[in-house]
Amino acid sequence: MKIAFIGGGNMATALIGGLVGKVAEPQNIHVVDLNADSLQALQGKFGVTTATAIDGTVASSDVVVLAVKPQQIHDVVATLKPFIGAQLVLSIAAGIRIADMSRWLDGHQAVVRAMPNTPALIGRGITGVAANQEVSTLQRAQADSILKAVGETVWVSSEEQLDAVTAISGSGPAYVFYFLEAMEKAATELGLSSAEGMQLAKATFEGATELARRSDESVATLRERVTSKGGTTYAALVSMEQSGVKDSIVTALKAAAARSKELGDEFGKA
Ligand SMILES: NC(=O)C1=CN([C@@H]2O[C@H](COP(=O)(O)OP(=O)(O)OC[C@H]3O[C@@H](n4cnc5c(N)ncnc54)[C@H](O)[C@@H]3O)[C@@H](O)[C@H]2O)C=CC1
Ligand SMILES: O=C(O)[C@@H]1CCC=N1
Repeated sequence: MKIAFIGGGNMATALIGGLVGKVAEPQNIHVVDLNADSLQALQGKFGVTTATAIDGTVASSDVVVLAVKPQQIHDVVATLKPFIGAQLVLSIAAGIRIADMSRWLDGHQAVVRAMPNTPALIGRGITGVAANQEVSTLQRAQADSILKAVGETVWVSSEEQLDAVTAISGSGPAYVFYFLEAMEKAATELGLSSAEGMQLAKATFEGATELARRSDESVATLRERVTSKGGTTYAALVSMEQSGVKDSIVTALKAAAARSKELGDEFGKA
């Protein structure tokens, strides 16, 4: 498979790291970015080919991955249009809708929209994916193999659900890091070193999520197992409930989903 990336930043780098040598040989991965330093780094690390402008190699690729910021997608797609024939266009930009990208490409272009996350960097990402009618079975499989190179994929039945996916797993790593920061802060205020606090917090997250994954029981049951009546966990959870932590988290994730929708409205109008 020949794959061209437009945008060679954080997410593109993570995807390329998973693809090289597994899904595509480095000489069949082409990266276009305005930043020559980023391109040099990608070329040095992975052996991919690079260019500072969309070129013939993009035109002869099987899949074009759009990995620029949402606000740049319209201009990039406008520049891309003359180079697009039968390729699959795979966008990872937050919010930008398939119908808008398809319209900017004069319609009827096979477009897949995906929402990966940064644990892709270590092959532990999860990506929500949606496709339009023009995407063939082969192209779905191509998109899936690109995204599976860095973790799991979840195909959603309706593209609108990608706003929710963005709120849960796309932005999700940031919430986990935020929680780890809070645990570290508590650890230092309780007399541990910052390093000790972080070690304890990271191992706890890793162990608890792996336990939840492997267990047949609900997370509520697993939580209850930690919580002795009148004990320490109970004291913490009562405090969290009183502060409305769970409701705050739900409200925050709804804000992320709303922002995803808003990005589509804001940058999809053109
Ligand atoms: N960072 C994250 O956790 C996630 C990001 N995304 C989406 O991935 C996309 C890229 O995000 P990041 O990789 O984090 O951003 P980034 O800023 O690291 O990478 C964007 C790259 O695009 C390049 N670029 C800008 N204009 C260009 C143009 N006209 N032609 C070619 N290259 C151009 C920039 O030089 C930069 O290297 C965004 O749309 C974002 O919504 C999706 C899932 C997770
Ligand atoms: O914050 C953002 O807009 C992007 C999309 C999901 C994660 N980062």
